[in-house]
Amino acid sequence: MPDRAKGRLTLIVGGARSGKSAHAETLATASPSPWTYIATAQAYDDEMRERIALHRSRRGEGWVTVDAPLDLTGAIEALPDHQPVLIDCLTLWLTNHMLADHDIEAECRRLSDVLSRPRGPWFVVSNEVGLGIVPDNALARRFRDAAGRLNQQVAAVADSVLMMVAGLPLKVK
Ligand SMILES: Nc1nc2c(ncn2[C@@H]2O[C@H](COP(=O)(O)OP(=O)(O)OP(=O)(O)O)[C@@H](O)[C@H]2O)c(=O)[nH]1
Repeated sequence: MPDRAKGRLTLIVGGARSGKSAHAETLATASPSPWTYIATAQAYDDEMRERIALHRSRRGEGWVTVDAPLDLTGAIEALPDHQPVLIDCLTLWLTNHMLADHDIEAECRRLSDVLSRPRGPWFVVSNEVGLGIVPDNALARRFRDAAGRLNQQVAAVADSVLMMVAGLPLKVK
């Protein structure tokens, strides 16, 4: 079966608590299990541990969780064919690479390259962080620009792009 026949990439962007993850889970579980959840978050404090625990209990059975705070490209390359996958989320992955002082351009290129060849229904969650005023510190400005560029790169190779607004999906592509 040609890759593209079953391979589809959907990008789901939105602000904090816009309902991105829940909507992406609904889309992914429309295909038969097993569903793979690739998490890029790392729990550094109790509040984050609590958030992650809530996500895990909401997902329930049928999900396989893979942690990929940095090597997201490697985790995607290792995925089996024809299975629904949710990648949550690109902005935390970008944060992890920025904090590690890695080559952001090269990492984003590698990631969008592997995402351009989906081998299943793949759903990628990312934050839209650029809607507010220009941040007054340089790191935040660099992050905002890199996140916007990464979203553009992934949107360009995605079959569909949704923007979550107050829990509702708006079709962008
Ligand atoms: N390490 C790890 N992280 C997880 C797991 N489940 C969820 N997460 C992380 O939880 C993060 C989402 O947290 P939220 O704060 O609920 O998301 P949000 O962007 O504010 O809200 P929504 O737009 O409503 O999804 C994602 O970045 C995931 O990587 C897990 O099992 N393990």
